[in-house]
Amino acid sequence: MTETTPAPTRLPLLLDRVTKRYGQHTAVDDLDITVGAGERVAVLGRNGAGKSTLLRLALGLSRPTSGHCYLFERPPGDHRARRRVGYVPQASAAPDRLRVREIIRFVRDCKGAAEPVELIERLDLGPLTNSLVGGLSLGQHRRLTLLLAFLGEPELLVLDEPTVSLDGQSRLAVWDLVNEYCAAGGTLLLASHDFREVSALTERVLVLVGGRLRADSEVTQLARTTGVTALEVPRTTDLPLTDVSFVSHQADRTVLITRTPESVVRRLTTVVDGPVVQRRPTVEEVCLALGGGSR
Ligand SMILES: Nc1ncnc2c1ncn2[C@@H]1O[C@H](COP(=O)(O)OP(=O)(O)OP(=O)(O)O)[C@@H](O)[C@H]1O
Repeated sequence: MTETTPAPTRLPLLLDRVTKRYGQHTAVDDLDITVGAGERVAVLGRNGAGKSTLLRLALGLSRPTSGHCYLFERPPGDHRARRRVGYVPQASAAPDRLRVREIIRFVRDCKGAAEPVELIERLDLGPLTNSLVGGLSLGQHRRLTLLLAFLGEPELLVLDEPTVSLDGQSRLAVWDLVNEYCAAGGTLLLASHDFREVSALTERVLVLVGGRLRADSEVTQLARTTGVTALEVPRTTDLPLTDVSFVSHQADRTVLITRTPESVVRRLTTVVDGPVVQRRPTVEEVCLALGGGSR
């Protein structure tokens, strides 16, 4: 009998009825989530909604109170699964007393990676390789953490607010790198409050509200699956707001987000001087309607 090599396991992430409690507080509640190879998934929600907790559970950095997590079809603490992941945590713990080139060399050796000459250049870390990690600015530190996550050709990239504190140029450089990574087949799980980042990098969104999954949808299907609609009227401050989830007054118009557009339009037409325009809501507007932030 010939021995066959088992096919490499490909399902990057599976959460099966996962709940995490801290004392009386439920941080994430009964989550069922599957992330397939090559998917680009954003985790959205207000402060404290459970995004970082979800990411940490998925990576085995926190243990569920109940339910099960699988990383590449293994327990997430298994080193064979962990080595296939690049992670940018919200707060990086790189040792302050190492120099940038030393920490790069250390992580590179651990992951068996080549010298990341191009990454160093694209993340503009060349002039900093002799600097102490403890002396880096917030944005420089973030760029170093991103570089370390990309080392070793990860199959899954888990990014927790990766571009917070980056200047505009650095943010675009990171978005380019992440998009190239995804175009080459990489899988992305991104927690972010930046809706431009979400639309630049991801195709599917998970919306957490108070630790519960309120939406899990392709971006293009989000309005349909959640039943949320945006209405625009000329700027008016005194409007009937029954059945309106969120209202935003802008320079020249007022935007109302609702799940029952027909009745809201009927009420608006009696008080608004001008057309009521119905349109597809943005991802941010859907989040606002569901209670998942932001603004
Ligand atoms: N180690 C911990 N001990 C106690 N409570 C915790 C702990 N970690 C998280 N929590 C609580 O769990 C909830 C979810 O926190 P989490 O950090 O996952 O939120 P988040 O969505 O990432 O928020 P943010 O957008 O502010 O980063 C919060 O109420 C938080 O206070």
